[in-house]
Amino acid sequence: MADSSPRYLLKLSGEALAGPQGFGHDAATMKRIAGEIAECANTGAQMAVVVGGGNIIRGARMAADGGDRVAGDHMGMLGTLINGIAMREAIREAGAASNLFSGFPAPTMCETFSQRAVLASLEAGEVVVLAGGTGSPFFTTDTGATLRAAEIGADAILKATQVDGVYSADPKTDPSATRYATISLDEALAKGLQVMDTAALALARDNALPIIVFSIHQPGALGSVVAGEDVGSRITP
Ligand SMILES: Nc1ncnc2c1ncn2[C@@H]1O[C@H](COP(=O)(O)OP(=O)(O)O)[C@@H](O)[C@H]1O
Ligand SMILES: O=c1ccn([C@@H]2O[C@H](COP(=O)(O)OP(=O)(O)O)[C@@H](O)[C@H]2O)c(=O)[nH]1
Repeated sequence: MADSSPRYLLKLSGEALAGPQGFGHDAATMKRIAGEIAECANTGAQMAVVVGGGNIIRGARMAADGGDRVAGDHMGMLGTLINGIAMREAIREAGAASNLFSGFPAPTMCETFSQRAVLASLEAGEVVVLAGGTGSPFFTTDTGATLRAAEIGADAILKATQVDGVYSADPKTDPSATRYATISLDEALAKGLQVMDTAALALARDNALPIIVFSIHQPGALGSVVAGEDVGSRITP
């Protein structure tokens, strides 16, 4: 069936779910974000959501503390599955159908990712939550999000993050940084801008995937992006 609905890949960091305490899940924050995602889906957009796990554990951090990197990344990916289950439930409670897939097999909890099953779920009007990143260590969920966006033929990657766009330097550490309305993927890579990791930006460039970066803390920003309004920064192919 040909379907002309726009298809978006939303990347939600684990920290976005944590709310003010910075760890675990904040019920009010989860409810707001899930409500905004459900609203986008109920207005006709196809929504796939890749969840991070930084609110639980990051493998690189564990390795920096002397632990085994692969074991740490396995723990990190399991953290994204915890977030994925929580997000699927929150989206259902917000009034949209939702289905969860994992990049590594967890068959008693959810389906394993496959392009075919995810496209069928999107075309049936379900919000697809994608946990488990790429399923392999040494990657991030930003790279996982870009990979899944390419696999499902998303029109754009929506990166909901801590800051309201792409800046000339990290705005959290450089108050003189200026925001770009638009920047090309080539230029973002050449300037080494760290709003997404290099592997994710390179994969987006090689697959001509636009990225829209906006703040997860701004209520309504997701709906505005999906409505085509000029919110955040655009990283263009
Ligand atoms: N040039 C830049 N423009 C915007 N943000 C940047 C830039 N360089 C670094 N950052 C930082 O990147 C962070 C987003 O990257 P990431 O760690 O992937 O976030 P998330 O936890 O949302 O996945 C922002 O919170 C910001 O502090
Ligand atoms: O393909 C992937 C995606 C994630 N991870 C692990 O899962 C953690 C959580 O993901 P991420 O740091 O990307 O979460 P976010 O910053 O988006 O919350 C990472 O630190 C890695 O340890 C991994 O090993 N492979």
